[in-house]
Amino acid sequence: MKGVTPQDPKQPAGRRGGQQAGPITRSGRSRLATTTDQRLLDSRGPNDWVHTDPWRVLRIQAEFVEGFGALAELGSAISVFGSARTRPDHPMYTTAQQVGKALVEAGYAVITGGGPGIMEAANRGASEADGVSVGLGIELPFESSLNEWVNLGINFRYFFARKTMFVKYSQGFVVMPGGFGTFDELFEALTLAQTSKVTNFPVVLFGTEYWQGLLDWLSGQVLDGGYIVPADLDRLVITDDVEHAVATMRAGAADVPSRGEQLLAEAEDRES
Ligand SMILES: C/C(=C\CNc1ncnc2c1ncn2[C@@H]1O[C@H](COP(=O)(O)O)[C@@H](O)[C@H]1O)CO
Repeated sequence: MKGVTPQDPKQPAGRRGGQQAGPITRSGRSRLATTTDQRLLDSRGPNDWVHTDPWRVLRIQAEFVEGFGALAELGSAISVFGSARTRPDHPMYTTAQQVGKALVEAGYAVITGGGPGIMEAANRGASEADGVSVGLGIELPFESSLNEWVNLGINFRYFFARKTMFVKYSQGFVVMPGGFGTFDELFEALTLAQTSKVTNFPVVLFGTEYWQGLLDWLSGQVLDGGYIVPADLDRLVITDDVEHAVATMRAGAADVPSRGEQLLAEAEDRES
């Protein structure tokens, strides 16, 4: 080939120049028959390695990279959780829609699991109010896709990567009536707060009729048994009022700078 000096394998490595493979130089008998990108592009060969844990670790890493990349500029946001099964004709669907809208009007992006039911309703309210409507979807054994009201969507393979995004990018949770998935999200937030992994993190239980029983059990059986302390219940606010829910988010997240304040602080840092 023009411009390429033929290699003489009898010459010492230093004189005849080595074969570069990333940071590694190979020559003589250590030369490889193919280059790294030849091996990458050659799709033949066994493919069971895609089912191995080291490969999964890279996929998990990619989910964090994609999630952090997509959400880094989001600014103030609140996550709304609740049942995937609430139908559009249910009163709680309409209320969740109002919650989404009110959060946008208060300056927040709205984050949900991107699915149907309460998630769809909150995304719908946010989107109709011209706000940022985030859906953090999850791959499930049965077919599911992001609801049509999501305007910033990410689909996750791994629940734990997705759960990190909810907590990292929202300043509080509004928890509407739901089942196991909703309980999981609620109790994760409460555990992270109890162990001081998150601070200034308000949690609203929306729907007194639905949640009062749980709150009574927590402040009776669980507290009396010494399984939690009174302070563990401090951040839980129960309400039926959309404005109260939003005001609770505002009050709880008061110490968190808005995106505008963050940008201002970053600009000041650069100038100093
Ligand atoms: C059950 C059905 C679809 C499920 N699709 C989901 N898509 C996205 N997120 C989901 C889904 N199901 C549960 N979640 C998460 O858990 C919470 C709701 O769970 P619950 O058990 O229904 O309370 C929700 O906040 C999501 O983050 C078909 O209808």
